[in-house]
Amino acid sequence: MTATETHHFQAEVQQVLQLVIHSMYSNKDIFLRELVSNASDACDKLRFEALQDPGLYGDEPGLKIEIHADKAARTLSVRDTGIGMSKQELIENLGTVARSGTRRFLEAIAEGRKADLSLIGQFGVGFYSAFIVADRVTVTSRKAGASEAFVWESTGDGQFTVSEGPEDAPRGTTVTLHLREGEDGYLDEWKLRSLIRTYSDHIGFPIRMRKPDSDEMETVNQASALWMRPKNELTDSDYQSFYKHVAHDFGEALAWAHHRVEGNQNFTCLLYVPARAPFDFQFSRDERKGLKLYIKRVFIMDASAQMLPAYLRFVRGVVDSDDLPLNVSREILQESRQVERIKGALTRRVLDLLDRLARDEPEKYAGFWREFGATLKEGVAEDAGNRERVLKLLRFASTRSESPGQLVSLDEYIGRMAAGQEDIYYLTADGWNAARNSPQLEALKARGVEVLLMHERIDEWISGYLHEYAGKRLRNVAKGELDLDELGESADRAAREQAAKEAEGVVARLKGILGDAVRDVRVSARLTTSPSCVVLDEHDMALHMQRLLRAAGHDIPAARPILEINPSHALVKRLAGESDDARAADLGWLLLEQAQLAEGGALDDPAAFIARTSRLIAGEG
Ligand SMILES: Nc1ncnc2c1ncn2[C@@H]1O[C@H](COP(=O)(O)OP(=O)(O)OP(=O)(O)O)[C@@H](O)[C@H]1O
Repeated sequence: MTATETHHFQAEVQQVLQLVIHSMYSNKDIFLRELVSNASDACDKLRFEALQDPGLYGDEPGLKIEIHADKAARTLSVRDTGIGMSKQELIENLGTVARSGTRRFLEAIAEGRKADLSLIGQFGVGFYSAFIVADRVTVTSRKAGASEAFVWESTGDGQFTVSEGPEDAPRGTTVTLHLREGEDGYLDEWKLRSLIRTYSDHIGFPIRMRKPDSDEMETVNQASALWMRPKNELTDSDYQSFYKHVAHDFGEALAWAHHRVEGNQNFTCLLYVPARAPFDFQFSRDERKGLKLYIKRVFIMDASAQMLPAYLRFVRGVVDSDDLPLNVSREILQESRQVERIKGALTRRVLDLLDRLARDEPEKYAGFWREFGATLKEGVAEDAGNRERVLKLLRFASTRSESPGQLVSLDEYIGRMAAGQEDIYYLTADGWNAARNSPQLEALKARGVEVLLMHERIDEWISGYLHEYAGKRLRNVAKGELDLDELGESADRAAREQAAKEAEGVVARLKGILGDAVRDVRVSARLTTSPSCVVLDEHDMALHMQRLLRAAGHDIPAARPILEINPSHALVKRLAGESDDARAADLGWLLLEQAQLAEGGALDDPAAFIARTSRLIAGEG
């Protein structure tokens, strides 16, 4: 290639550039963190590839990063001796191939949620932050093992050029920023040093700068793997700044655990729980990232999916194994018994950390629960071996509180159970209002029994795995027969049996009216004020879940509900005494339809319901 080639930025990349260039963003310093982070990744990649082919180091064995400010030229450059980029890689990585996070980044910014430019690294488009302070960026790169270097250059206005680089270009990449007017502060060596100490001190490679008033270079960061340093040498702020680096998060970590584990598998881990969920968190169940696997200090790959169960996918950090083979592949990781053991140990460490947080810092734990509670809940289904431990960490809304906030633990619930109460009661429903106003709760409320209200989408699925906690049965109050005898209500039993006997006539009449629309009709122990409710058998799927799955195109056979009635309610009494069959039919269907509505359901035939109600009201008047 002799000529200079011109390429156009891919459309979404161009939008990111527009955003970066035109936003009035005050925290401009982040560009340095992003470029140093890319340089460090490039060194990691070379070290990894050189395991197979040590020749890649050529005559430069050192892996390092250099920062150079040129006051006369008004340029700032970040150079690394890492893996470098070929011509094709320069074109693709820096402009023509949008990364999966590009669109999400644009969406997050457009929605104006708590997103701002500082999150750019989270979305895999960190390089473009260079244009925050530069009006022209030049990238010179020579790939390890290659003889030619190439130069990428752009002013960020829709296109970039690629041309041949100098013959003597060193291995690796130099990113040179031609600073915008007014950005000369970034030529100040003291300012640069202080930024590096703040953001990049823990980078595992030396970051070198010229000594003041001299041509000699010196290392300005710690340049050692932070997780290998003894805990007592590390401050909270060391941990926090390393967190920002591994998690690409501008915010702080909520908590962390740093352990050296010795035994059957020897490894060091540093695990963080973020304070806030990252933006693309809900999308990333299948492309989980955030736990970096090192083997004997060499970065191997992101192994979150192999080393942590899906329900802990919010964890960020590093695991550094002494025992895994350096040539490990993703496929080997998936099948390795050693990895299974490390995964088991990491899972327990995270659960320990959450347990400690819940016990010692309940307010922080409440914050964690708001961000990641719905994710942690999946563990009840996913991790049978740790189910009891995960259950202990769950928090629920309850009939004892006036808000949908999930604050009650199972231990707290057990601690205040009513006298004679043996079981833990809960209800699943589609939303908090449907849950707290459910007729199913009436009898329990009347007896002062607390019921946990599970009102999130995931809860119905989870409830299939809720069997027992601390030796107590967990019971869904909307399913099966509700036996209140255990609540010391056996004195009432005779009265209820008597009521059921008296209601035999009206039950039979209702069965005749409703026919196949219901599985059964019976007298309820659940109701005190409502006339009726629908209940399911112990193993039926909740009605709102059935609706959800049907809406998503699944072929779910309609489960016929059981109708329970309250014989002391005026509506039921009216049905019992109604001599006109047509009006009795209206009343009967109304009892079923009202119960379905109260449960949050939609009616099969709303027009018929309206006609019925109108007839009855008009008949009354
Ligand atoms: N100094 C560098 N050396 C080698 N390759 C680089 C360098 N800087 C960037 N790249 C390449 O360009 C790609 C895009 O960089 P960018 O910072 O936009 O995203 P990223 O680094 O992949 O994302 P993240 O910040 O999430 O790691 C990188 O994945 C890498 O392949």
